[in-house]
Amino acid sequence: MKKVVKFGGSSLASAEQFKKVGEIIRQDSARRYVVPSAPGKRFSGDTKVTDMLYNCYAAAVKEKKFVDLLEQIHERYQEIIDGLNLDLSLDEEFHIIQENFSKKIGRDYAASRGEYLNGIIMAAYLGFEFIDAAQIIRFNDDGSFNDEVTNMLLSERLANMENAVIPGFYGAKEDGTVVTFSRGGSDVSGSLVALAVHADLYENWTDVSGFLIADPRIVKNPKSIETITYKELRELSYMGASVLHEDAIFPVRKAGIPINIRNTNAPQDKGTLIVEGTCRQPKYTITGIAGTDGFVSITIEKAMMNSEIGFCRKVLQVFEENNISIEHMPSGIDTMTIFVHKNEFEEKEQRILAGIHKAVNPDHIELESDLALIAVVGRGMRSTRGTAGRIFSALAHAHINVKMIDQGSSELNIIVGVRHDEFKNAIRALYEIFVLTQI
Ligand SMILES: Nc1ncnc2c1ncn2[C@@H]1O[C@H](COP(=O)(O)OP(=O)(O)O)[C@@H](O)[C@H]1O
Ligand SMILES: N[C@@H](CC(=O)OP(=O)(O)O)C(=O)O
Repeated sequence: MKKVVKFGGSSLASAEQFKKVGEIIRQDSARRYVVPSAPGKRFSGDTKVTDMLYNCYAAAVKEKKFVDLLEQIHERYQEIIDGLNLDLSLDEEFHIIQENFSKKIGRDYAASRGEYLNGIIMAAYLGFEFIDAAQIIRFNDDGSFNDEVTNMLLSERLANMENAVIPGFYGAKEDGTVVTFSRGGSDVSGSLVALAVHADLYENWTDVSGFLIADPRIVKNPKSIETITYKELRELSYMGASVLHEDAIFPVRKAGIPINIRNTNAPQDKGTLIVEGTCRQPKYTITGIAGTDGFVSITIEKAMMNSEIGFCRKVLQVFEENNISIEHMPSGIDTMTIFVHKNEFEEKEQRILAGIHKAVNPDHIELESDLALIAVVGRGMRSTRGTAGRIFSALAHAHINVKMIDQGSSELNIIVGVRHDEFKNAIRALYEIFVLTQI
């Protein structure tokens, strides 16, 4: 039995948390490969080390004083080292980091030091070998990720290794330039290691007892999901359930390795098992609810639009030419609506509107901003009649105006668009009808 264990920043924020992690690893000899994140928040309002590093590097780039900021980061690590009674000094490492910051070596390098240093501490604490991820996680010259070379390097390096600590979040190009994944990317590193060593299980340890039916910052004490399929999870993570990075799913899914989300602060809880397929019926009609805000809708109206061949293509081409991705596209007889991310769309707005006018000469274009999209996801929805009706009635009951509803063709999800200020209430109303009243 071989397990890869990834610990998130919340699990490694202090010496106290490190001790819990040590206990978890020592309890099961199958937990052979450890992927740590950088120290996260110790309390609400605290700053993650990754963010401290970004700020520190930004100061270095502007040629402002950054040494004090770097010293604060050093102190955070020193506190952990002291709390664990380790005979370890990071002085030399910080000296190198300071020199590299002065040389403005790169923002990704700066951020990656969070995981790199935590990995060194973790390896010393566990007595495992430390492997710098820059040697085995490979990015191409254009900055894209190289899965084939990474898998080869990782499997070769780990083949005869009983135990190892591989820091998450970063890798490097062939010339050694450090590159990070996007935020939360240690989950991806863990998944890559699991694939390379043919792990039986990828355990992802965090500060919640598994994937919860809804975001705990919105719904009070949401119930956790026992078993979820990769497909359902993909829908939920894409829509903002941030517990697992969406790119972490592909590598392990391909190899049929299940992921178990566990809680470092409650290791007795079973957490959530993420699997390819299951005969287990979910407890409720829905498996989960997730949402994100910050969308804009562009509604294009034109009489007889449906009979105009190529209409949609011409509109979509305008977005493509402006390099904007489209999230949803519900349509009526004489209207089509396109949902896009506000932050991508805003600065290109006028160019896109002019482009649409030129391409299809519409009767009218209407924009609405500050919209949120909510996904209600569940493999059980396919076999249950009336799910959409229940969504509508729950939202109507809560006096929430539904701007859009879109049922995915897989019948695995229903997406609802609401106004930003009604976003949280909408999620609560949906949780209540599907989970609390359990009808
Ligand atoms: N559906 C959900 N289930 C569980 N946690 C969620 C969900 N949606 C959002 N979260 C948030 O995700 C957090 C865990 O992810 P993250 O902050 O990346 O943890 P870590 O630092 O352990 O990697 C939880 O503390 C919780 O606030
Ligand atoms: N430390 C990085 C990468 C990461 O995955 O962290 P965490 O496991 O704490 O989400 C970040 O903050 O984005």
